[in-house]
Amino acid sequence: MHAGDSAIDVNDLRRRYGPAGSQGFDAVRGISFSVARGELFALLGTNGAGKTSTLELLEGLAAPTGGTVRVLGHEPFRERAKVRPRIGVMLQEGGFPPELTALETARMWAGCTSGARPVAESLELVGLTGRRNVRVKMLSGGERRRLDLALALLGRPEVLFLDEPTTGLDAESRRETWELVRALRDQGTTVLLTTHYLEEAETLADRLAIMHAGRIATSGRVADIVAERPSRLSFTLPADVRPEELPPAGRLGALACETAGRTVRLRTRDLQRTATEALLWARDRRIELTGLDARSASLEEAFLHIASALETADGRDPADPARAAERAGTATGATR
Ligand SMILES: Nc1ncnc2c1ncn2[C@@H]1O[C@H](COP(=O)(O)OP(=O)(O)OP(=O)(O)O)[C@@H](O)[C@H]1O
Repeated sequence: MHAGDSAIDVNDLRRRYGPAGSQGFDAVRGISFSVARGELFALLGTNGAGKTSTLELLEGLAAPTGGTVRVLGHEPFRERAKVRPRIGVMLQEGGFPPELTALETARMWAGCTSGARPVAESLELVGLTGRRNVRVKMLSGGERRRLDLALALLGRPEVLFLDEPTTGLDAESRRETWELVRALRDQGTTVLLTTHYLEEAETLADRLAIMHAGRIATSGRVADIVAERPSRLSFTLPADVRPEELPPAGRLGALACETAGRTVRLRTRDLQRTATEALLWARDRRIELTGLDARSASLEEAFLHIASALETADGRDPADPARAAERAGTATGATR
């Protein structure tokens, strides 16, 4: 990628909370990545990984403690006047005046936005036309998220920052938001989003980075990150067949074989071969395999693997129920 092609360039970026000169807390510990113009990039991470802290630096809401960040070729904090009109920002908490209606809120915002698109168009884009005369305090959490997105779109931004854009939305609204974000990307908007929903990143992102404890643990295209993880095949043997009777894992083209009672789990990089070998073995032995489940590696599996490997490296116990619940919330998008 040529330097001129990138909308966002982040190099060894750092952010420390606390008074200058104090020990403070390092929330972002030297991260680097680039986002090309027209690309959709997702920042994923465990809770407290530093996603919002990073996003705020990209949006120019705070100055970095170290390293550099460029958005559309400018430093977002020092050159805010150049960057702000060209970006759209959807924060985690909108903080709108509760007594104004959705329409009044959008009109007020449009008044501060140069070259704003018509307010009605923005509300229509996010499906809030029918709710335009409802006061903000009466909107549901999901509707407020969509109002926030409508405001971020008012200025027809070249770069759109979305901090957990679909948190609190029901499944249908989430899919509608995905379609909208994808359409914006297809029209050339660069999008950087943070999310707790792996499905969201898997569905939308051209590339993504997984953050943990202020660092990027891995980044790349979803397919490449997933390709590093093995696929799985599992089945249950009949009562009269012992797992030891199975051929060795290597003969089934598998990396490893685990058994629990009569249930067999194989990990493999060649799912088709392993499934074929296992089925041929069963056919030759006239054995019926029940609960047959062949599963390609997923982003969720890759994420859980990275999170638990890093926690082990941190000296934290990945089996700790609180940590496991936290990871599961991150991985499956359970409401927080
Ligand atoms: N103003 C602040 N002062 C001190 N520490 C902070 C402050 N804001 C955030 N932190 C800490 O910095 C770390 C990163 O927080 P951040 O909100 O960036 O993470 P995140 O990845 O967005 O998390 P989540 O997914 O839970 O929203 C956390 O440990 C958090 O407690």
